Amino acid sequence: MSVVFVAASKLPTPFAEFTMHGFLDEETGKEHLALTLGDVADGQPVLGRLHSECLTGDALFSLRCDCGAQLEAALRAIAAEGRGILLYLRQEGRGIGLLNKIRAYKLQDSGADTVEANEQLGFAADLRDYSICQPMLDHLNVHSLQLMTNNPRKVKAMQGFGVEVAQRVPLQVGQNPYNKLYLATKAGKLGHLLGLEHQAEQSEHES
Ligand SMILES: Nc1nc2c(ncn2[C@@H]2O[C@H](COP(=O)(O)OP(=O)(O)OP(=O)(O)O)[C@@H](O)[C@H]2O)c(=O)[nH]1
Ligand SMILES: [Zn+2]
Repeated sequence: MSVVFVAASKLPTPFAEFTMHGFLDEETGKEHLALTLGDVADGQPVLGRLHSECLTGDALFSLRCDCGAQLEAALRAIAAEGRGILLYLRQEGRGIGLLNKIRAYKLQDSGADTVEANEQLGFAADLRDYSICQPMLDHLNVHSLQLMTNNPRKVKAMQGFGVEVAQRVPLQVGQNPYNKLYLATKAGKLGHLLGLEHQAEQSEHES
């Protein structure tokens, strides 16, 4: 695996003072981050989040998705626990990149759902590869997670390379009128555990 540790520093935030660990994927040139709080290398399950980059949601307050709210909720939860880890993975747009995500949003503006838009552009619905997490977690000696996610693929991916998921912790925040169809599509077509499976069909009929 080509992901190597580069440097670590303090990262004070409104929620806690995290340690920020920087990694480089030498194959792709992508720079990934881990934020940790407390002793995560003590062998006990660690409250954790694998957060895929969403510039629009994480930094620009977009209401098209739930990413910004999930990022903040995860950091707050780790701060409340006094211990935890957040991997910030540079897999923008479920792996298609920012500019293609804008192309996909344009198609969604004309009625496609998030999966159809990816497919119309010639991409699979979700191109993310979570194997980059393994060297990061290994470096930090984290082998068991209480994983904050609604995405069963993340749980499976961790188990696939030997990271125990001691618990899945639902992270259902940031729902709003603009992301209703997006979240319903994630539940209906991508298998996210949001309790919205039936709303996908309803929203499709409404629109
Ligand atoms: N291609 C595409 N990507 C999107 C769209 N909306 C959001 N994204 C991306 O979807 C990803 C969401 O990442 P996460 O929140 O980590 O993962 P998740 O699969 O939603 O699972 P959770 O752990 O339950 O949040 C980010 O990379 C966003 O940039 C969209 O309409 N099209
Ligand atoms: Zn987002």
